[in-house]
Amino acid sequence: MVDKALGGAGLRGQVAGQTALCTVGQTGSGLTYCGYDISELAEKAQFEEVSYLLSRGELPTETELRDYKAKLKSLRGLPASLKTVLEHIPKDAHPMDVMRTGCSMLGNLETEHDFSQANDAIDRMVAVFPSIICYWYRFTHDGVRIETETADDSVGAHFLTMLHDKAPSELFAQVMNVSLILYAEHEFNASTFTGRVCASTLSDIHSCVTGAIGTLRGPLHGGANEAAMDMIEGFKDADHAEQEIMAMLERKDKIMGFGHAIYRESDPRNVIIKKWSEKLAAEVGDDVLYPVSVRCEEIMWREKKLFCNADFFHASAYHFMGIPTKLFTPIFVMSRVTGWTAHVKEQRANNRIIRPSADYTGPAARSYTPITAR
Ligand SMILES: CC(=O)SCCNC(=O)CCNC(=O)[C@H](O)C(C)(C)COP(=O)(O)OP(=O)(O)OC[C@H]1O[C@@H](n2cnc3c(N)ncnc32)[C@H](O)[C@@H]1OP(=O)(O)O
Ligand SMILES: O=C([O-])CC(=O)C(=O)O
Repeated sequence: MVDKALGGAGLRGQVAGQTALCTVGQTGSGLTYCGYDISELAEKAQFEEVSYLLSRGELPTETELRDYKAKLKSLRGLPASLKTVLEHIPKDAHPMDVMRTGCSMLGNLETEHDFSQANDAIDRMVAVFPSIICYWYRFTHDGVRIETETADDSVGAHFLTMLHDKAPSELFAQVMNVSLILYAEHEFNASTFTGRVCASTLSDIHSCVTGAIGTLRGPLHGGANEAAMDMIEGFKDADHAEQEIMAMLERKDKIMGFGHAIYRESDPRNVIIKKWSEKLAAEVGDDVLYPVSVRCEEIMWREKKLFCNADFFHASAYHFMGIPTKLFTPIFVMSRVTGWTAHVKEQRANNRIIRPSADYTGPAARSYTPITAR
């Protein structure tokens, strides 16, 4: 007999290891990276400080941050053979598949042979992932081979400049910075757990990240920001959104961008990105998408006590900055690579191969039937 409770339980509530990197929902809603509260980081930090914190364990000094940012800036260039691979990926490929292939190809070209050099591989991925996605996107959609070494000082601004061929406004750069901080790390979520399982076999860091990208791609995880955008874009106004959401709930459809496996009251990242989405809506003169999003949030709470997770207001925020919907989840990758790789190092530092057991539910022992007798 299949135990449905076990099969459908998704390991929820089971402690699968230890981490010093992050706490999620310990008070029902909180989130900290290495002890720092997400609200404070999102308000005061640069993404590069958070990235440094996750890879080195402490926030950088002024000099360390300057050197770190200079290092990232020097690592943005794409090897010629990686450009060739990207140019051969079709225009209608999903950008998450491009990220997966890009990361995997990088692992062929710059293989991590020595775990003690992991930070070099990590810095390279943080620096070059925006170049990978923008190079492919602009080549296949606009027919141009972009320059990936821009003057921008931050990962977020670098991404927007390559995408739009011009430096972003201060507001857009600020929102990208906050967004990358919010998405950076989240304990044993599905993609990070994938990365840790891979790390536990003592595989290389690019394999760990490639697997994590594939896991993040799904709409129940990182892909929800794209799926939420597809949904809200179909609503003409807030009243139409209400009608449609009610019908979806009636049909027991999943509403993307709502609910969470761990948080029970709210996702602390939502209030932050929602505020920035509202600012952006005012900046670009939106009077549809933001009110639609707010109405969705109200209905879901009223009807189901389900709250927006990090992905929901990211959809409108990214849209207001002119980012194509299909690039939403790759931005998540550009950020979460910092968390994934910190977990890879943590796993390696105290490793035992991750290998749980399963309850067998198949047929009882039976003898082999010759093929002519079947
Ligand atoms: C950055 C991130 O990855 S955040 C997550 C992004 N994913 C999404 O936004 C996809 C939509 N959300 C979901 O599918 C789920 O809420 C998940 C995958 C995030 C969490 O799944 P679970 O831990 O299984 O959710 P949970 O146990 O809280 O579900 C409780 C009930 O609420 C329902 N529910 C949960 N989320 C939703 C939703 N978004 N829409 C409709 N119903 C939902 C579940 O179906 C379940 O109902 P049931 O008891 O009748 O089966
Ligand atoms: O923790 C989770 O299950 C999903 C999530 O919010 C994240 O990875 O940011």
